[in-house]
Amino acid sequence: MDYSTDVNVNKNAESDAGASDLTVLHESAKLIGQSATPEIAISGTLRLMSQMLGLNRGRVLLPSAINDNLQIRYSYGLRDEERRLGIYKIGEGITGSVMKSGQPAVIQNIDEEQNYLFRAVDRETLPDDVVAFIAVPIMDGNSTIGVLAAHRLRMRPRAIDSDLMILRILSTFIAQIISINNLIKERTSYLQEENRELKDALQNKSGENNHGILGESQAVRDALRQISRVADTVVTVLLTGESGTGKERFSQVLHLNSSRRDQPFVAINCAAIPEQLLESELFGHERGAFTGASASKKGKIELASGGTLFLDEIGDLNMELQSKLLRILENQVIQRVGGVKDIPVDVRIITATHKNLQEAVNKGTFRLDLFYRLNVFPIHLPPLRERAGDVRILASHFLLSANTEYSRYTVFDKGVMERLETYNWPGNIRQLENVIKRSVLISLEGIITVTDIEMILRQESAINEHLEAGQSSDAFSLPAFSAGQSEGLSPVQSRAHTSLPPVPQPQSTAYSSTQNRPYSWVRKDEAEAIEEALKHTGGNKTRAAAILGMTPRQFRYRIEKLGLPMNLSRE
Ligand SMILES: Nc1ncnc2c1ncn2[C@@H]1O[C@H](COP(=O)(O)OP(=O)(O)OP(=O)(O)O)[C@@H](O)[C@H]1O
Repeated sequence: MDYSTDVNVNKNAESDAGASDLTVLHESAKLIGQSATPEIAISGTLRLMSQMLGLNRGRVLLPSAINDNLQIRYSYGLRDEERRLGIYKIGEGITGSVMKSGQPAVIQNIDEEQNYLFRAVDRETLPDDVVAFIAVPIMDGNSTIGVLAAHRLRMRPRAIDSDLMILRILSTFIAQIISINNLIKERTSYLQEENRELKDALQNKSGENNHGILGESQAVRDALRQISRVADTVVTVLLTGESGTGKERFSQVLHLNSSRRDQPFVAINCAAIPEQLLESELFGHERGAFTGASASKKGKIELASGGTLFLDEIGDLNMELQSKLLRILENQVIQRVGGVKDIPVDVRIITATHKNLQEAVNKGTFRLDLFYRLNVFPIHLPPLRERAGDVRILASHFLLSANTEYSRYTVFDKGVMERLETYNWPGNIRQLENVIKRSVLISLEGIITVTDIEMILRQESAINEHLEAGQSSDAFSLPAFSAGQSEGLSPVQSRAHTSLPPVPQPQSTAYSSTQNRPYSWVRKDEAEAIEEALKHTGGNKTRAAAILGMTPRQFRYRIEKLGLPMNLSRE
């Protein structure tokens, strides 16, 4: 017998098959590169399979989003009705088994295979000849994410193994299209959600009488409602709440919603000014009232005339000043330090405290009559951790403003919002604002990751722990500066290391309004944070200082104090 013809026929068939395979692969790769949607790329590939290789009724089955059942998502040569019927539980029939096992299946003759279900396509629709079925898993790494399958006539010159091989290659193309598409979908829906939140934040910001107060929690709504009730009256309002909950901000809203809005709004933090200076700051002084008083000067109360005076940390006022404040409230007159004449004043006074004034009254450190005068209309601002939903709104807003301030376009990575929502924010809104600003500064490639946030929150917790413990100086703590003012510290911060009594720090997280970290002792364990920050910025000290919320000068001082090598940085 002469086998040469057969050999030649087989060779020809093989080389034809090789050429078709390459054409299909080449065209499919082009489709993937050019198609904007997976529909075009995958359906195009299934069409090529049918037209070039005789792999008919090709289909791609993916798990349904609702119940995990496999359903035909893309196909070629199937009618709508057939597509609709092609649903398989995981493990069911050939298709379901391929999905379950992650192994390909080659059914040489579907009529002889019990497990072949004829679910999508009736036997009568198929050719009378022997029909084979090949199904391969679509893999994303080690997981099976779908199934690619097709029919072919059993008797063809092309080997069924060649079909299996090409289907396996095409399934990797399809896997890529699907996973890229999933990624795009995920990212798009995330950006859409973020866009919606930013719009909400903007809308909220432009809210008519809210003057930039953000938040949808009941607490914020209640506070705004109360404010609108008393804004245009002469009632004395006492704002209570932890540090950073927005007491000053709400006092401004009160002023802006009153008929005094075109007159001055003057704010003073009673705890931030040394006692011996506070009186003249508030009441002004006459020339020669004390050494250095070379000219007479108006105090804050006079400067606020016609408008509103906001007295923050009213609980820190000493008894003498409490009496003088009572006098203003009762008679609307003041006397400057060193003066004898009464000066009439027309100010609306709003006070705020993070302390429990009632307790101070009980202890005898706050006048009961003044307490009654101030507490006519108390408005409590709850801590951020009790304002459900507000963290999200505020974080989006602070992200937007930090991006604007630093000319960036930074977004939150997946999971960041959730992390921010679960943190308990002892420093409230001010702390959240700081954390977002810092995260924008340290973020790489415009994405703030959960790791960035974790790093900042770790540093925040270290500061909190230290401040909680830090009221009593420990063995290794050294005052960072002999004069706080020289570091641009506010008096309340510098007071901590003069002979004056320590000023209580609200909730242990008193951030200065400059957004820099308040003065704190240099701690040995800060070295780690400093090194970590420098590592993160590639040695840039200015950026590392910003991450830790310090001025570059505070940062350099710490490096020196802790004896860290200066060449830690490449600046
Ligand atoms: N509801 C809010 N919407 C937007 N920003 C807010 C809101 N509440 C507070 N802020 C911002 O948070 C920061 C802290 O607010 P604010 O200074 O009013 O707090 P505070 O309670 O007076 O703090 P402290 O008691 O420490 O003085 C400010 O930057 C303020 O603008």
